[in-house]
Amino acid sequence: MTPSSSFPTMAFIGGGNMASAIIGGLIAKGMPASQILVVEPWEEARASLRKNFGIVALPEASAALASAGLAVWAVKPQTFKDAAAASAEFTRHAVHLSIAAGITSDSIAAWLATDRIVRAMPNTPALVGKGITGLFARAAVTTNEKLLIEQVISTTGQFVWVKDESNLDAVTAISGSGPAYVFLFLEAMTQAGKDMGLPPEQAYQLAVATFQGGSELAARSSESPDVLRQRVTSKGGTTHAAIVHMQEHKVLEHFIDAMRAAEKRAQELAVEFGK
Ligand SMILES: NC(=O)c1ccc[n+]([C@@H]2O[C@H](COP(=O)([O-])OP(=O)(O)OC[C@H]3O[C@@H](n4cnc5c(N)ncnc54)[C@H](O)[C@@H]3O)[C@@H](O)[C@H]2O)c1
Ligand code: PRO
Repeated sequence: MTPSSSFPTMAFIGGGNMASAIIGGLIAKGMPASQILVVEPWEEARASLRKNFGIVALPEASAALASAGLAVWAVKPQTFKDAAAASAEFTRHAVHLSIAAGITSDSIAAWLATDRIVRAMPNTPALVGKGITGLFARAAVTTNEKLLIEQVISTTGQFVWVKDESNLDAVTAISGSGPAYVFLFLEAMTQAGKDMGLPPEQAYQLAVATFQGGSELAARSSESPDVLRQRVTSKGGTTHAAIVHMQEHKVLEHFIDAMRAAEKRAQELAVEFGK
């Protein structure tokens, strides 16, 4: 479904990277700019929101927010509580969508004095319509409100609903932070190609196309990544040499540990900034 004039006005609290990705998706799918308001204290960010999307960007919360049926909380976990204190009185009638990592819906419910809260964990490929978002709704959120949020999020890519709110920390560790892991691997593959004598731009092109192609193949295949991997791995060949090296150095185990560290950090953010 395409967002249209039947959509409620949306208020974004925080107009940084992720808010811009979601707003960009909404505008690209036909949401009228006049139905989007943003509260963004940073002048430069407000100027780019106005320039890129033609939306109204306010330096601070005001009664203008009262027209919003959906409030999207796109501030850092560290600033959520202060932002909530400034905006809560104006967003009382809205359903709330938080994209902040870690901060639990119990904290948000206490700060905003409402239970109509959905938490989302998107990722930056949302910028090109290839994002994936984990969603969790509190019991007070109606089916229609969930559908509205699905329509908003689907302008940025795929979504999945998780059963338990704590699952969002795993979503954060895997797909929320995940693009950074992909970019890190792209850097490593580009560096390796350079070290082996390839021009850097060619090494980068090879690395990016390999991630795109490998992901597309996995997405379209009915076979497991394990089987797909074995098809690349000739007996006594080059891939085997690389995989054995990774196994000997426990690369996979360390990579899994890294995602556990991200999950743990999400849990810590909830405690540090959720009070
Ligand atoms: N960037 C990602 O990959 C990503 C992915 C998923 C979720 N998130 C979550 O999204 C949230 C925003 O992340 P981001 O990367 O867009 O950060 P960002 O720094 O780009 O954006 C946050 C914006 O909030 C503004 N802000 C600060 N105080 C404010 C206040 N009191 N009221 C309104 N706005 C205020 C800042 O000026 C800034 O522009 C975070 O909670 C993060 O956990 C980020
Ligand atoms: N970026 C945010 C962070 O690093 C949340 C997931 C991606 O905390």
